[in-house]
Amino acid sequence: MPDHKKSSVVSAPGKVLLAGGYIVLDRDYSGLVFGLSARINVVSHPIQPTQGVHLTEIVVESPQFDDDSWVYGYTPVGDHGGVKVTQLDPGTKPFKPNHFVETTLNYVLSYIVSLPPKQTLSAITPAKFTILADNDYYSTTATTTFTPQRRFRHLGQTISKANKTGLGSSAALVTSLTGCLLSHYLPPSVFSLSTPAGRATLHNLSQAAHCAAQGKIGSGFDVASAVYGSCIYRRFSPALLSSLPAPGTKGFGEAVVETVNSPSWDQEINKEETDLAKGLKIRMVDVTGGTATVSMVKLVNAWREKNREEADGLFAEVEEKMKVLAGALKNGDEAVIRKAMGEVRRLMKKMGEQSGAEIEPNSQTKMLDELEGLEGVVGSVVPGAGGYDAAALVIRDDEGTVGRVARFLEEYSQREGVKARLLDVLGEVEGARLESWDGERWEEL
Ligand SMILES: Nc1ncnc2c1ncn2[C@@H]1O[C@H](COP(=O)(O)OP(=O)(O)O)[C@@H](O)[C@H]1O
Ligand SMILES: C[C@@](O)(CCOP(=O)(O)OP(=O)(O)O)CC(=O)O
Repeated sequence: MPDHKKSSVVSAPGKVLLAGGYIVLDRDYSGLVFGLSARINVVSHPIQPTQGVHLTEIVVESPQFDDDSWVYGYTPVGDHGGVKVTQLDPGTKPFKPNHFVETTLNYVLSYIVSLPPKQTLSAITPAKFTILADNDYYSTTATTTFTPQRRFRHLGQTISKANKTGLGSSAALVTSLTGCLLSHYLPPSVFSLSTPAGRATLHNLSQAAHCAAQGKIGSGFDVASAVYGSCIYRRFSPALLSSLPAPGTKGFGEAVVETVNSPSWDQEINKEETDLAKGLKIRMVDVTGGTATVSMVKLVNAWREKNREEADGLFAEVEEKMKVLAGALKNGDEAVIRKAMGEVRRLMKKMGEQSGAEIEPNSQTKMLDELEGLEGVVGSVVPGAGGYDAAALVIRDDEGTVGRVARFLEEYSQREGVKARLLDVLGEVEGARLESWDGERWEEL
């Protein structure tokens, strides 16, 4: 039996960027993001030598998916290089890499062993990390309908084949795995999620690992909300991460510590001005069909380049309405929420029309307009980058409204030949947290 006294459980929420898509990529502007009640949890267990596992192994498993466990060996890298993990061939199963997991291990283990006073590799002991994602991250498939009550449903397929609902799984995963590794290997005097310094470490290290795994430096709003929950977010300067050497090369470990602990991090996380008044809920609608965020960002950037003055005017207006919306969500003024969300929609639709990116396509306009006509629906937007795949709603917190929205989406799906459904997930304000070990809760699978 694993020793639960030595286990840590860290969870991080998914995200919804209610207002501020595209503008938040530029440090001159900020965006309004909420965390979501759908969390990714990571549970650590020391591996007992009696299990016959090789002494320098770390196992990461995601038991909701077929064949998804990854075994890594770890070795020190000379010249302040930190630690490099290498995926070991499990022999019995197909060999599949998980780039997000592997990159996070390289960054976090290198950070831990390179912290001053220099820790040695003996700080890292063999352990297993289990990933448990709340059900709303993935769309249901026929194979899963028989086990609807499970908190962490088995998806009956591999991660690469699962249909994601766009709640930000990679950011929540990188953040919860980073938090769990730090909590598992470092004493509370060096890392604690409950101190502002600990949260800043979690944020900076998760951003670094997530950007490296993604192969691009986005605005980072998804990692910021995974760490801090709801906030008005102003991004960090991308230059902070531009000169890190690659994992496994000399100087990497030292550079990760220097970068993560640097006083130059300049993101702004304003939590004071974000909350959700009692009586209101943020709900997500999943619409089947995908959008490629990267190409939409390229279109908006190209348009802005050519039409700087007009674009900057529009960006400033979006930011202004975003702030009005944040204030109204906090104090519960429905009329102001409705108006501000309407303005955000109008401005984002215009941005799309001007740039050629389908930010609020006509099919979404139709669905949102009809949703806003339902009693109890206060406002709606296409969240994040927009596109065809999601909608976010602010609704009154009563059963009547939830039922009306769910019934409408069913009828609308049939009528319009799409698949739109209300997710169970709710907007929430809390970010990453240390979960208590309460026995069976983490042992369902
Ligand atoms: N539950 C999970 N278990 C293991 N890895 C996961 C899990 N969820 C996400 N990931 C990692 O994140 C990647 C998905 O990232 P990405 O395509 O950016 O999706 P998203 O838009 O949801 O962040 C997966 O390929 C996998 O590497
Ligand atoms: C365009 C953006 O400003 C917002 C994208 O928001 P989404 O919530 O659509 O993000 P993905 O889940 O990564 O597709 C890009 C950014 O801020 O990085």
